[in-house]
Amino acid sequence: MQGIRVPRESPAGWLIDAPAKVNVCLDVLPKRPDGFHGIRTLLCPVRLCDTLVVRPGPADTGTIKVSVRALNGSVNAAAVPTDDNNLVSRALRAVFDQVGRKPDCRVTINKRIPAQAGLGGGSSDAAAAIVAANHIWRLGLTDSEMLSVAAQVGSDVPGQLSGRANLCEGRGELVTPAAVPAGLPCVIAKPRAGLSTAEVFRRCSPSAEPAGESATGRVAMLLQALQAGSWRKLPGLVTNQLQAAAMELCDELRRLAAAFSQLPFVAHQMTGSGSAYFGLCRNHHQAKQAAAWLRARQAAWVVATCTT
Ligand SMILES: C[C@](O)(CO)[C@H](O)COP(=O)(O)OP(=O)(O)OC[C@H]1O[C@@H](n2ccc(N)nc2=O)[C@H](O)[C@@H]1O
Ligand SMILES: Nc1ncnc2c1ncn2[C@@H]1O[C@H](COP(=O)(O)OP(=O)(O)OP(=O)(O)O)[C@@H](O)[C@H]1O
Repeated sequence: MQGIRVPRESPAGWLIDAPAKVNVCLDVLPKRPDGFHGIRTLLCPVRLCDTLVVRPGPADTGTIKVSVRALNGSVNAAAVPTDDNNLVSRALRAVFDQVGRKPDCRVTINKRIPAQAGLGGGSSDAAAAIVAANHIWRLGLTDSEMLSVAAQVGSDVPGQLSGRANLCEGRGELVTPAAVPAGLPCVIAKPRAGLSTAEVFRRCSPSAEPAGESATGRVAMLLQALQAGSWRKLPGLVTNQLQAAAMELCDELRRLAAAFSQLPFVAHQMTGSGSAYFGLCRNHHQAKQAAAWLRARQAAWVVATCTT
């Protein structure tokens, strides 16, 4: 898989970064017979990341122990499960099941990405765990086998496997690499309140399937505008069809969007199912200034970062 990253060895164990993502565009299509909505989204990793430390045990006992450390004030470590509900545990079980082996490991998740934010933190941890396990235990899974394990764990996991930008379709599992330039500065802010992905999808009114060609054309235009730095074209192309539903559920998000509107972002919107909101900037100086302005006025967690 192009761009797949490998874990690095350290005295503490194997280290692998799990980047947060922003959805630079997100179309929601009607609900499918399996209960999931079709989506079409440009999923783009940013520098903000969790870091997993994976320590293999001596035997194949079937043990997975997960612990979580909060590395900033946006993360409530106590709210992240450490049992089999952690997406890292689920991913490791799925990956070892796939090859008929039993795991034996401890994983510490050093967390910088807030949960219930639409930043894909849990899914990215899961994606990183799949990549790390395949490398550390030499499981020999192919890219497409890893993608299929990822799809069993969650809709956002396949798109985060490569650590690169991807166009994700279907329920999220149909992944095509997308050439979003690295280093695009952005500011991400998260209100104190988080949002449940299932609840936001429930409230959303999906568009009837937009004509395939025009929808694909819009993603192509968005990519072209990002690559060429045609900032004026971006506002009509950077869209999120979950945003209206999320705003109905979260007053703080509406206030945050209003604050972003007062700043010279080239485009801004909610990421994923929220509640985090992001703005793209022309340069890092502008991103730092905007982040400082937002921090001073909003009861929100704010970070200046960039695409990777
Ligand atoms: C909004 C996005 O973040 C965009 O990247 C993703 O679509 C969400 O992906 P995710 O958090 O991995 O979502 P999952 O854990 O698979 O699903 C949580 C819940 O969201 C709803 N859901 C999710 C994905 C999807 N394509 N359609 C849905 O309707 C379903 O009710 C599902 O039970
Ligand atoms: N490794 C993990 N990190 C964070 N949350 C996890 C993890 N494993 C399970 N969870 C649970 O999943 C919930 C959603 O977490 P996540 O960080 O994926 O939020 P999200 O921003 O809504 O993600 P997405 O963009 O995929 O919708 C959390 O509230 C938590 O209970």
